[in-house]
Amino acid sequence: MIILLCGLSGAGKTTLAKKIKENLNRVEIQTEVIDADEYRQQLFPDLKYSKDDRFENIRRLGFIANKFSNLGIVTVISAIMPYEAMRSQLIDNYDDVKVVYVDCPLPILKARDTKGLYHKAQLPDGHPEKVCNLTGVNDPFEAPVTPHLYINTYTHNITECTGMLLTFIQQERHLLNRRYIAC
Ligand SMILES: Nc1ncnc2c1ncn2[C@@H]1O[C@H](COP(=O)(O)OS(=O)(=O)O)[C@@H](OP(=O)(O)O)[C@H]1O
Ligand SMILES: Nc1ncnc2c1ncn2[C@@H]1O[C@H](COP(=O)(O)OP(=O)(O)O)[C@@H](O)[C@H]1O
Repeated sequence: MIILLCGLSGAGKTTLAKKIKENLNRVEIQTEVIDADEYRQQLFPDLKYSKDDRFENIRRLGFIANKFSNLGIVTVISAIMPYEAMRSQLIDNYDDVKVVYVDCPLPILKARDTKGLYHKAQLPDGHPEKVCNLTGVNDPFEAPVTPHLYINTYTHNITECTGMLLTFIQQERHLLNRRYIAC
């Protein structure tokens, strides 16, 4: 199973992915988190934030995720994944792909600003530190219209959000196992 944990920077993807891995490992369900930020730094320094580079990033992450998923490992991709078409590509190319939209209102993200990116995106044009294509501010984000799961990290705390995701994954695994037994 591949879980696409998508949403704006600071929405809570990394936090929830880590919690899920801890919780599932505790009940001996093998889990791998593919954090886009980490893969970009360690493996894909060639990719920036143009639309083409973002598509290429998600294509690569999907390819890697599928290898883990085929081994029966619950695989979580934590990435902004801003375009509907890139999420659909993964759904079309691989088995058992589930979209989880990690949502949080932009004003809250600007207040959280864990990486200082929102501040940098609002600097005046021409400023040397200005971030010019930050998703949700000056670059598009196509919110999933029909995600398999919707999580709002503003209205629910970390424990509640982790619980929602955990329940969802366990239900999906149960359905998957029943499908395999029926075959
Ligand atoms: N311009 C711009 N837009 C969006 N994000 C930016 C940008 N510059 C740097 N960052 C950092 O890169 C992380 C997002 O990378 P992703 O691979 O998830 O993006 S994408 O799915 O390819 O669109 C993202 O990580 P998260 O904060 O964990 O979402 C940011 O820390
Ligand atoms: N309900 C919640 N779920 C997840 N993170 C939350 C929640 N409420 C507040 N936060 C905080 O928001 C920040 C989210 O950062 P992070 O997980 O790195 O986001 P992302 O990976 O989407 O960029 C963390 O500082 C986290 O403690």
